[in-house]
Amino acid sequence: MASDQATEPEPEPTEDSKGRPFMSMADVESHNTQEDVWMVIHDKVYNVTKYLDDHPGGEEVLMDRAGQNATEDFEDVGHSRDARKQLDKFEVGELAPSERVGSTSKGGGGGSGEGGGAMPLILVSVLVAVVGAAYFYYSQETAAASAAAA
Ligand code: HEM
Repeated sequence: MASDQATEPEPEPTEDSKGRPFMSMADVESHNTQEDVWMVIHDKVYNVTKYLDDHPGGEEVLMDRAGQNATEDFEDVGHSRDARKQLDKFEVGELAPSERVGSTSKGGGGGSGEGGGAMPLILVSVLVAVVGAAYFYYSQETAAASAAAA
């Protein structure tokens, strides 16, 4: 009659936020033919079969990622907001939490945040070089002048 209810483990969720059973990468991988194409983008599963003909980037790039995780490719292209909105139409499910690969970061396109910071550094270097050269010539001339005066 001891109360041991405190140790009861949380049940693993088996459904996504829309009540659909979670999917695995194995589920996605089996849909990799021209007649049946699924892919994963940001841990959601999309059936893009009907979009092959309409995709502005062409059918080939989609087929290249058929049955796979296409998150990186999707982000690398820098798809527009409109393109992202279209994704919803093709969503068929979500990957189970254990199947996710941590690719949920939004925004993508990382890597080139710098660029603006380098310019002042170049200007300072040029300035130092010019002042150094001017000092060098000045000291040469004064040395020559004092030698001539002697
Ligand atoms: C269901 C998923 C996808 C949707 C809804 C979608 C939608 C679009 C749309 C609307 C465009 C026109 C440009 C824009 O609005 O950004 C586009 C262009 C493009 N997409 Fe996708 N796309 C998807 C997946 C992919 C994937 C997985 C790849 C790469 C493997 C890809 C590669 C491209 C390329 C190369 C272009 C052409 C970019 C250009 O010419 O400037 N797309 N896509």
